[in-house]
Amino acid sequence: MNRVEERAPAKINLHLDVIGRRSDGYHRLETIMQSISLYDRLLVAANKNRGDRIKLEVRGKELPADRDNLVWQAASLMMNKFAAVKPGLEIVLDKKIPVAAGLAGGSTDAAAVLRAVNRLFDLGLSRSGLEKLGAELGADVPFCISGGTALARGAGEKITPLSPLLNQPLVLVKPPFSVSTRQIFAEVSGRVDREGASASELVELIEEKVSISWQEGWHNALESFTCRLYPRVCEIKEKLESFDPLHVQMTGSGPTVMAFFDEKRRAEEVKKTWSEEDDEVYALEFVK
Ligand SMILES: C[C@](O)(CO)[C@H](O)COP(=O)(O)OP(=O)(O)OC[C@H]1O[C@@H](n2ccc(N)nc2=O)[C@H](O)[C@@H]1O
Ligand SMILES: Nc1ncnc2c1ncn2[C@@H]1O[C@H](COP(=O)(O)OP(=O)(O)OP(=O)(O)O)[C@@H](O)[C@H]1O
Repeated sequence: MNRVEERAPAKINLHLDVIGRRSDGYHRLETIMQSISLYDRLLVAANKNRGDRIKLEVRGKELPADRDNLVWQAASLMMNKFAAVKPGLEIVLDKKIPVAAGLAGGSTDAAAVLRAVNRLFDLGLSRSGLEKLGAELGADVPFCISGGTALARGAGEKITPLSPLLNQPLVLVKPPFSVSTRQIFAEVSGRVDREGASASELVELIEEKVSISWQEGWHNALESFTCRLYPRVCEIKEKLESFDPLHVQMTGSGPTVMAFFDEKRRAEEVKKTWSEEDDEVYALEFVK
């Protein structure tokens, strides 16, 4: 085997509490994450002719194809840590997930590179070994190693896998601007008083039922901070509410807003009728 392909799903935050700040400035979170059916694709090949070099090609979106790309950083990390990864790496990233959207696009690509290199060179790294490496690249990377449904704590890197949830159709609306995660956490700057249930209460409930009943107080503590800087996020929330969904919420640090429905058909109707042409709209579902 000298070439492997990995699918890299986007993630959403079903719930996010900010419970404090570490001395290094990172915020301590409790967040329930879920993989969804929107994918980037990574092709990773060992290229024996390129010495220890990394060659990256990005298709689909305008992104740097050098060390500023998390894919490059993940490849470089593996080459530095493991002598077996000696030949050059040739990587193609086919980018579909909106960038800086709260969907962990870069993190899921980086996680896919770690998995691909592990397979390609038979490194035998376990899930937790890959998660530890992932934590060196970004707070969302450890979750993206195995995806599915999970509780994340610490700065996001301490992962507890949860039972897969029953599928829940959803619509994502991404307005035509990006949000910097760093900028939003700078606004937060400490603990945020909790609204609704705690992540651990919600985990208990979903482990019992394997599904979500949205009355229980699902909430993203970053939402009000992002809405203050980008009021359009709250306008999208209001507009999505008019379609009578089960629940509406922002994901990650935004600006993407999600609306959950009990039927796929309803999510597809919203996608079809959404009138703001500059927004990207997706009808999707949960994946394991
Ligand atoms: C908001 C979430 O998407 C929720 O899943 C993640 O916590 C963000 O994860 P990420 O994009 O992988 O974040 P990183 O690339 O590690 O961090 C970007 C910046 O956000 C801030 N940051 C991030 C995560 C965290 N727990 N506390 C923070 O304060 C830091 O200033 C950091 O420099
Ligand atoms: N492979 C990549 N895909 C997307 N963005 C990347 C990648 N590599 C580096 N970046 C940079 O990372 C920044 C964040 O992009 P990303 O799409 O990961 O954000 P996000 O979806 O908000 O992440 P999160 O939900 O983890 O906060 C962008 O400014 C982008 O230029």
